[in-house]
Amino acid sequence: MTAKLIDGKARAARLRGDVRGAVSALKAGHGVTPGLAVVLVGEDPASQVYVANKVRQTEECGMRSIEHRLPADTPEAELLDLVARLNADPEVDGILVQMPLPSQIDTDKVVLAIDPAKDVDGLHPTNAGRIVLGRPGLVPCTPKGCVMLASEAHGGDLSGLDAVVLGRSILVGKPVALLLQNANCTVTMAHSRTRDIAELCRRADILVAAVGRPQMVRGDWVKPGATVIDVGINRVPAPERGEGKTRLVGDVAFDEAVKVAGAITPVPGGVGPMTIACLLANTVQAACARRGLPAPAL
Ligand SMILES: Nc1nc2c(c(=O)[nH]1)N[C@@H](CN(C=O)c1ccc(C(=O)N[C@@H](CCC(=O)O)C(=O)O)cc1)CN2
Repeated sequence: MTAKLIDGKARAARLRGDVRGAVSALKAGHGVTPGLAVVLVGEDPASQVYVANKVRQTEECGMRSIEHRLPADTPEAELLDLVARLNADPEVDGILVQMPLPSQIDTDKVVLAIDPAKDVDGLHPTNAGRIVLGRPGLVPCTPKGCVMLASEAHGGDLSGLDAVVLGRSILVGKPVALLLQNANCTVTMAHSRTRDIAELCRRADILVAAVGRPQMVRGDWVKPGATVIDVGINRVPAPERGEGKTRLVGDVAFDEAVKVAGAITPVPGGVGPMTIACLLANTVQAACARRGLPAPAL
């Protein structure tokens, strides 16, 4: 058996199309152009690519993009001051501070400083709390993308399925587990101290791998027919491509898992592209909520 490939690139393109439509309707109906402010501190090469893609895709969807690039040695107080100005700016509907931040800056302090109504990353404790309570709010982008892909693989209904989430980060593992629970899955979170992790994974109808360890999940960890959502983006040496070359792999040994799973996300082209598309959807949602307008179905 070979698993069905879950095409995150195509799903993300569809979501961006829906965002574009929602933005057009907001402009025509209410004279509103949503604005997204993206803040990059430092010159991390991957972050620079992600931020450039966020700016481009924001504009392609018809929204206003506000970009702030700060040097790597920016003091924490200066970043907090910028966040305060963005909070107060009525033209800004969403604020995203790209991570990771340089070591002199306390990430938690920055997240806490963002107005929860503009927290399109969904990381502020107020928005995290809303997920815990199962209330509407801004949901972190990668977890939202994971659940969209898993849900689509199951015809839109995840009720009653057994899900195992590997990893318990604030950015992915914890919110994914809560979102799956809110979608009526029975969820187990596994981590480095979990006993017999392979056996646990073999019981999962939905297996989400978000540990940041290249190809940790082997084919024999996967229940036949399961849906595998691979969040890992790990750059590993690829000498077969030439000296010094690298390639991207996920947290799942794809070549093994694809023979066992029912559906699986590839890396690249799976969860990754959903992250920015969900950010754009969150920005539209924030723009509507801030003005008391009904949220479009995105
Ligand atoms: N404030 C935030 N910082 C970071 C987040 C986040 O959600 N909010 N997530 C990641 C980086 N990220 C977006 O910021 C991101 C990661 C990966 C992709 C993506 O499309 N990946 C491609 C492969 C890209 C490549 O070739 O390197 C894929 O998987 O197909 C988009 C966005 C950390 N920081």
